[in-house]
Amino acid sequence: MKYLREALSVYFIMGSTNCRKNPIQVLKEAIAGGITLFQFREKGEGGLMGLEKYALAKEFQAICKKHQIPFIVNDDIELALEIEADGVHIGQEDEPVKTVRERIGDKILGVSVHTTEEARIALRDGADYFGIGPVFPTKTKLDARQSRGTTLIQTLRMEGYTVPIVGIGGITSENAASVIKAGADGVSVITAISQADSPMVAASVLRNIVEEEKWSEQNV
Ligand SMILES: Cc1ncc(COP(=O)(O)OP(=O)(O)O)c(N)n1
Ligand SMILES: Cc1nc(C(=O)O)sc1CCOP(=O)(O)O
Ligand SMILES: [Mg+2]
Repeated sequence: MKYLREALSVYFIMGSTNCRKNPIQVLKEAIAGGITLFQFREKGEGGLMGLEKYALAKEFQAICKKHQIPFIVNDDIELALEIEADGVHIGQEDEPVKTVRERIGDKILGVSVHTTEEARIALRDGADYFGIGPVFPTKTKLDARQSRGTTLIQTLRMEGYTVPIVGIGGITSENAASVIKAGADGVSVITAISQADSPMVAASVLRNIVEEEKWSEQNV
């Protein structure tokens, strides 16, 4: 994808269990506020399965398509292929990067990395972007690792990695700028948008922060 770096700016992730309001409404508001990429992450206790999961994925995908927001599926390669999603995101505990790349062809492939060695291997095996986290403590992902700030993002940039990167985990409007300053191309959030009183305002605030920080970096 030609504009992946820009598309990563405000990367909203959500499943049906992440919202207080109707998830369809939350996604529409988030799009109105200016999210640039969406990941369907339906997992954990109470998460939909089977046909219900499929139906929600299709509904989310149709909304994203209407607004030209790329639609990424978390973990579930079968689903991504079946509905012709724009891409998938996988972690170190999921199917190997190499196999997933072979299965999805030129769809977007995001990979979670936690060390420079994982980064080297993910890039070699076909990752298009890295998700790095948790940058800050998060309650959303129960099996998340210890939060380690922006250290790995900075290290990879210092080592010359130019691959698109998003920070994830506990990111809010208070700390988003520090993630971009560290070298990320965007911020990936669940709670900051899905639990906001106004997902539209929350998305818009994050978008402004990220764009401003990227713009000021280009002009130093
Ligand atoms: C953008 C982004 N970054 C990281 C993750 C986490 O992926 P993973 O480690 O596979 O954990 P789960 O999300 O599957 O619980 C992500 N989903 N998106
Ligand atoms: C899905 C996910 N992955 C993480 C990682 O560290 O890889 S942290 C996380 C949860 C992010 O949710 P919130 O914005 O609510 O903190
Ligand atoms: Mg995963």
